[in-house]
Amino acid sequence: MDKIVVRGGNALNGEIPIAGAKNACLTLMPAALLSAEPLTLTNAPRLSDIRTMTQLLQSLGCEVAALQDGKVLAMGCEAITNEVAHYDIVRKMRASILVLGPMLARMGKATVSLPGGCAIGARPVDLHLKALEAMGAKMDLRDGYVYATAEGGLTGGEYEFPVVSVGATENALMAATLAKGTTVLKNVAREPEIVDLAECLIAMGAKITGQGTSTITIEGVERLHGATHRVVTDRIELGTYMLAPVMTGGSVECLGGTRDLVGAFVDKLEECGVEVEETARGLRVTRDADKPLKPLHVVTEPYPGFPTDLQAQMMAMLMLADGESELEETIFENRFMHAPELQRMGADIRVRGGTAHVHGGKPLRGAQVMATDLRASVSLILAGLAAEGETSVSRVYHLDRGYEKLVEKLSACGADVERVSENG
Ligand SMILES: CC(=O)N[C@H]1[C@@H](OP(=O)(O)OP(=O)(O)OC[C@H]2O[C@@H](n3ccc(=O)[nH]c3=O)[C@H](O)[C@@H]2O)O[C@H](CO)[C@@H](O)[C@@H]1O
Ligand SMILES: C=C(OP(=O)(O)O)C(=O)O
Repeated sequence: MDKIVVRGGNALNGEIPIAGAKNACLTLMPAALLSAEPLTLTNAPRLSDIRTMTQLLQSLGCEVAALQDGKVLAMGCEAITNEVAHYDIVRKMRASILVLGPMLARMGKATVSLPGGCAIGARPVDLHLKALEAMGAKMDLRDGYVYATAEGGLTGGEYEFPVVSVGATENALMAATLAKGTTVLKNVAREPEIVDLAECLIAMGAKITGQGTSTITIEGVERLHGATHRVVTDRIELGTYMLAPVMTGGSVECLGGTRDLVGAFVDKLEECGVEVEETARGLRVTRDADKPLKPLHVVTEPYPGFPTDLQAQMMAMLMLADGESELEETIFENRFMHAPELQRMGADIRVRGGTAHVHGGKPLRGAQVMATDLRASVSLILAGLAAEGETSVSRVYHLDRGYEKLVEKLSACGADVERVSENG
């Protein structure tokens, strides 16, 4: 197994290209199941999660070709030849549940393994099922699988989500495109990935209004056709690399970034004294390493609030702030696993319930640390950039789920970072 070794202390200067969004691509790919005609995605990120979704779609009978070194995904689902999404693939990635809505809409039946919990929390899928039930689907849960049926097809319905769920909104939105009649989804997620999905579905012939607001209305159509769609910029990769020069001092331009993708996050950076400038090509972040960072109070919320997927990275930054910061995690109940690892590097962090208190300003020293989940692992890399000496991060397969060419991108700006085989 590989590990990433970071030797801290170098200021970062330069530019970093930001990839297409993992979390958009993982919902755009299942949309290919909705049509017999091809769906092509450009600006796809090259990540292990995308390869897992590729395998899942292929197991259902789709053709998926990764062109131009993986940046273009050409998908064709003339017929779904297998109605079962098996545990062996689904267990690797929770986003696999996103095939349920499209399969059900296209075939009137689908059997999908329950994805189970994961390190960051229990993550149930009850809302995905309830929204589909509101469109007439029958759900039977047995042997760890969801057996979903909609004899005669789905019918339009109304559903108000009791809590905002990104994945459940996506599943319901995709399913409703082929339902008979009109579906109204209330209290839906407003994430840029939802808007991106809606735009792709519209390009395929779907009739959707309200994406990006709390209510989405979908008028079902008989069939969807082929389309080509560009995957939206990854706002979480963007936020992560925006923090790199903050950790070390320096100035980095994140190419393809826009303020509207990361508004709440940029507000917090500015509040603590970091300079963020919109340029013609992206967002430039500049920090004078001698200027102290102010502590912050951050609460994670659904979009447009501060994203939970940037909470771990923000914690790494707040270790450098002058005083006590508070990070409240309201989305997932177990998303502070990076805290004990960051403590191994000298951080003073106390977690009480859903709140982490970060006492900034303690000297950071390199250490051997372990990645526990995707965003936790990148927070350790960010901390390593600021720490004295060498940090080695093991279990980097977590990182490969969400960050393509991480070593290359950071090295190009002057970081001393390499990937080494754990055996040698
Ligand atoms: C592939 C993908 O896009 N993943 C993102 C997606 O995950 P995901 O779509 O799984 O997250 P949700 O928005 O659904 O989860 C939000 C909250 O709702 C709860 N919930 C969700 C569904 C459900 O049926 N029942 C229920 O109770 C969850 O446990 C959680 O507490 O949004 C999360 C929140 O922004 C991000 O951290 C993930 O990176
Ligand atoms: C939690 C994440 O992904 P997933 O929902 O696929 O686990 C993430 O992208 O940070």
